[in-house]
Amino acid sequence: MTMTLDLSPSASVDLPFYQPTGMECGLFETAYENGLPLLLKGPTGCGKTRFVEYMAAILGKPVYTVACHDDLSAADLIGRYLLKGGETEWVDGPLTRAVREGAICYLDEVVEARKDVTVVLHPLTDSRRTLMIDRTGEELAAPKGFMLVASYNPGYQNVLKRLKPSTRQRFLSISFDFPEPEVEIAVVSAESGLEPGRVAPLVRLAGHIRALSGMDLEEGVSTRLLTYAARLMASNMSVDQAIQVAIIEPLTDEPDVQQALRDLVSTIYG
Ligand SMILES: Nc1ncnc2c1ncn2[C@@H]1O[C@H](COP(=O)(O)OP(=O)(O)OP(=O)(O)O)[C@@H](O)[C@H]1O
Repeated sequence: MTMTLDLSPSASVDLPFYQPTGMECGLFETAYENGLPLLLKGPTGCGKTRFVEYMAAILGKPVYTVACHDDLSAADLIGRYLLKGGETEWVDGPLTRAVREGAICYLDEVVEARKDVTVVLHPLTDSRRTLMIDRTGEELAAPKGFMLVASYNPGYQNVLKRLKPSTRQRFLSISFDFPEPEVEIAVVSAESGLEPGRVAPLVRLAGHIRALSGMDLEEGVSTRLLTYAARLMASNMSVDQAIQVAIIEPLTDEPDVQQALRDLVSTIYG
């Protein structure tokens, strides 16, 4: 969903919808102005990606987003020689493009990426602000407009997948969490078109689920899943069915836990 805001008398930019939840917008802008990299920590589906897209639009910058996974290598970010019509040709990866263009590069779940990625990120995220491209022998100095943003979910972390202190300590960091109930009601209602009065019990349900402990849930329900449930309800699906497919099934495979969640739904919708 997008909305159009007037940023200055002469400028009108299509902004992704983002409801700020704290000081994050000011922090992002200050980090950008100072050429400092930013790490966003928080659970899945709490608005980190949307926040980066929103800030990029505010600053009028393109954003290159990379969803990191355990096979993602430095070459995937930097680029590689490809065979084209019998000739080999260098093709920039998303990180190199962002550096060349002075754009924002967003590495989602950076902790998943292969170890050689850190080697690339270190000189780019300290005072050198340099991208080394071994294959071409280039050393690119990042221009003022370049910004590196990364995210990771501390909840998923296992011993093998941790950001090393030498990497963490190159980024400013900010913790994200699910928004306060009033903000989350506004967000889910705006995203789904379901009126706030019907979103409120969903957000209450989410609060109870997030507070559950000792149950076999890896993580609490995300704002993203709440918007899915609300969208189904706005399309006239029954509350029980919408919650089953958009909240209960995505959260757990365990029949006992599913039943406990359905019991919770009955107490709220009673
Ligand atoms: N503050 C917010 N303002 C607007 N929308 C929000 C906000 N927080 C969450 N959302 C909604 O939640 C959805 C998921 O957010 P987003 O994709 O940014 O999550 P994320 O934290 O990047 O998750 P992941 O780590 O899994 O990529 C968005 O599509 C949007 O609908």
